[in-house]
Amino acid sequence: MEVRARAPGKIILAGEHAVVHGSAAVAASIDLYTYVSLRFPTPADNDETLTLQLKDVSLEFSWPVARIKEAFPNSETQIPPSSCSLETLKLIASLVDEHNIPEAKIGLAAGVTAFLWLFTSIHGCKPAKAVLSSELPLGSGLGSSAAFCVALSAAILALSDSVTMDFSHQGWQVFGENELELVNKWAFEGEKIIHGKPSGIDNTVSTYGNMIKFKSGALTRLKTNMPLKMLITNTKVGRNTKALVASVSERTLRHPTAMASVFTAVDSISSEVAAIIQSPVPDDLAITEKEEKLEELMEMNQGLLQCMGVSHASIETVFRTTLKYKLSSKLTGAGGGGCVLTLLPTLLSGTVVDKVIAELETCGFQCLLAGIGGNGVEILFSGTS
Ligand SMILES: Nc1ncnc2c1ncn2[C@@H]1O[C@H](COP(=O)(O)OP(=O)(O)OP(=O)(O)O)[C@@H](O)[C@H]1O
Ligand SMILES: C[C@@](O)(CCO)CC(=O)[O-]
Ligand SMILES: [Mg+2]
Repeated sequence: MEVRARAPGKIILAGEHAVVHGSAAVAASIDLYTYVSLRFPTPADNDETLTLQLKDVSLEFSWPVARIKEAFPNSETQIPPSSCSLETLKLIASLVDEHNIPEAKIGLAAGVTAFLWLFTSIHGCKPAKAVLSSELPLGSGLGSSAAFCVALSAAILALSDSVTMDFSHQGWQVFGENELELVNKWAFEGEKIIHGKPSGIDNTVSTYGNMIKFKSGALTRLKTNMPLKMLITNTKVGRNTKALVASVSERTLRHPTAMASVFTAVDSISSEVAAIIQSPVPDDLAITEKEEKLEELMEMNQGLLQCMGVSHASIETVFRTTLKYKLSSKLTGAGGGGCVLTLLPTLLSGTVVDKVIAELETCGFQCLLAGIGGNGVEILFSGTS
């Protein structure tokens, strides 16, 4: 039996980092996906290994099931989802270390560790092969780690006794509410291994899709009929979400009162963004007014992200370049490089869009226009298409 899962990446319209400290944030899924296919070998395959193939980085990790049992003999399936203890994390890390990941790609170790934790927690020590590939740039603020964890959790759960699935369904299918909740909880445990202290917004928007407001672990689904077009510029400056989240926490420890005010301001910005997006749009004039308000809020949010210390020279370059065309931008995701969002108003001419993209690309950046607010995680059983 083989299952495929796909989970979308995301953009954060307002509230990254502050959301880790209890403020509201607003996020939307984008139509770029991480795909996982998972299958158990048949007896004829005579395969006793657990394998993870990471196509984007051309690496494959494989362990004899007996080696996994030897490494953590007390492992047992964990239903409902639970956190990976420090002791187990060390045992899994020793299995990952056996693969001598090149130093330049060491960031991948956390993802491989998350895979081993998710798989063995749900299925125990069983042979299987997972193949993973993504349309998302890795470590760029578009939620690649969350899409990785959500797609893996969905595929692993779909072949488990924890969920009831319709194996005969043709094409991509969505989970029921209870199954989505389970996928999201497991994905959050995976994100914890990769990020250290995630708020849960990235795995939640990748699981449920569309547009969400997220505050202190609670999800509100946003209903909108406002057309929202964003240019996504990848500065291609590499960064690591775990380190950036930790740096904001350290700044908060040094300046608790000032940072509390910053987080409160971001909370108000996110609430206003959510309200604007949800209010009805009777005509073009109303759309233009709403877009102008969103642009101002994006600029304010970017200023506060600068206060948190997570902007970057490359992000400032995108900000200034787009401002020349009277367009507003803010970083999205953890910052420190990665991707920047620019609101493209409905009445903006295609010529201006082409010009701004051309100028950003001469700076060495990469621009993309992704669809916003599509479905969350979906699965497909083999034999259907
Ligand atoms: N397709 C993939 N193949 C292998 N590892 C992946 C893949 N996608 C994500 N990862 C894992 O996620 C890590 C990147 O996560 P990180 O949180 O730093 O960035 P991001 O999720 O893209 O950005 P943000 O958290 O700001 O949205 C990688 O180092 C790797 O461990
Ligand atoms: C920086 C952050 O706020 C968003 C990363 O996409 C981290 C998190 O919420 O887990
Ligand atoms: Mg991430």
